[in-house]
Amino acid sequence: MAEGQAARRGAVVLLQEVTAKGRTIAEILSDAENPLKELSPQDRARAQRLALDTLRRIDSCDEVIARQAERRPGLFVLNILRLATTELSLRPKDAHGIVSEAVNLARGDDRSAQAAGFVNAVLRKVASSNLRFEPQRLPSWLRQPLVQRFGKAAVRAMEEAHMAGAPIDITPKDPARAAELAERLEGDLLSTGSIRLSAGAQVSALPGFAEGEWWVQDTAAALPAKILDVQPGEKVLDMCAAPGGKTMQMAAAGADVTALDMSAKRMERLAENLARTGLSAQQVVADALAYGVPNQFDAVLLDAPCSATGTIRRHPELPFIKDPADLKAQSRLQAQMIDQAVYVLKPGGRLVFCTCSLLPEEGEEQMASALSRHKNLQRDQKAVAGWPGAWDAKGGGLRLRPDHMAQEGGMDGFFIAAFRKDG
Ligand SMILES: C[S@@+](CC[C@H](N)C(=O)[O-])C[C@H]1O[C@@H](n2cnc3c(N)ncnc32)[C@H](O)[C@@H]1O
Repeated sequence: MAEGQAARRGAVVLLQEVTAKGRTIAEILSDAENPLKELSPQDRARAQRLALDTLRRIDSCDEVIARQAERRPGLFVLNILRLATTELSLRPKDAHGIVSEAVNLARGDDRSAQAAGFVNAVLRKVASSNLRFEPQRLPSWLRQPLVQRFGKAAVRAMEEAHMAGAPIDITPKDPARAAELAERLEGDLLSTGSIRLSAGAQVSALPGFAEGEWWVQDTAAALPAKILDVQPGEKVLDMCAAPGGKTMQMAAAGADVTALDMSAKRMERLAENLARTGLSAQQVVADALAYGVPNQFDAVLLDAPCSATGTIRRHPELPFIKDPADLKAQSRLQAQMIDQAVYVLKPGGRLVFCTCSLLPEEGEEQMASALSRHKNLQRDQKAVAGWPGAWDAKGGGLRLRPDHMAQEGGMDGFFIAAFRKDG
């Protein structure tokens, strides 16, 4: 098989699973039947990168293909064309090789063998078209509320950030050694305290990974635990904990952490992460809505399940596989979780609520409605002070967006609110 062909085949299989079945890449790869499991680590990484690059441009690819094709191809053939069109847009100088590898790919599968000539003809025309793609527009169910809240220019900037993808950030187990670790890993120490690695790093092979000196965590995702600022010995509940990024931050700070999550499978990953980093926490698999007794915890971190629309840079398939009809139920669950968090907090205790969502109904609106439901709950603006003013959310809390820190490579979208229960 020609160099790169295994990775291309893997990329088309991923695209097929996403577009035919509406599954996320993460779900596909965590399957026992992971379709990339036979590939070398390099080819696996390359297949994923190609699939993600294609998903970030899928609308533009479809437009170009529709202009050049006389008929609409079946989905598998279309995915071969989408992949090759993406590659042509990124590496136009390699057009000859890209077209011939796409034709070979088509020949090698029963679903596309008969269309090999068609693939060749379409891609030759695509290769000579203008392939400078604009950032992909979000679907209207997501774009509309974001434009309403943040304005058109901001949404455009977010779409640009989605197109650019995301770097790898890591959180050091010992924040005091961040500068030294950044140097060792040849990364950049960000003003937030995270270390940003150069693109293409193979994480598990880097110094300090096996020894558990750090873990991968987007810089925005590392902020909620910093804001909760747990102290040694404090009794803390991480209410939706798996796979454990925030549990590890709080355990590393010396708190007595209870890590709770409803998913036993995800809790296995949390246990592995704790074992690798040599940190400890009580691990509970349970429904957060039915866990705990009143006045039990000094602090609660609630990283609630959400639309994950703040992570589109890493998961470009989300906008078109998410069902907006699920949003209402999810936002109701978030409110119930906040109520339960307030219930288990001691008087005077602190709560940080966050979601990796861009949608106000999973962020700003949750904060306002929590304050109106709980008269014994106050905003804790001091806790969220000290970050760039552009991150302040209207009405309190922090609104982090993918177009923030653009010069340094962006950040995931998050909403973070800090509260204190009356003493
Ligand atoms: C955003 S993720 C948490 C990420 C985690 N805090 C971290 O930093 O690694 C949300 C989690 O909520 C969990 N979850 C969803 N519904 C739940 C419930 N009713 N009770 C407990 N956990 C729940 C999911 O299994 C998922 O692991």
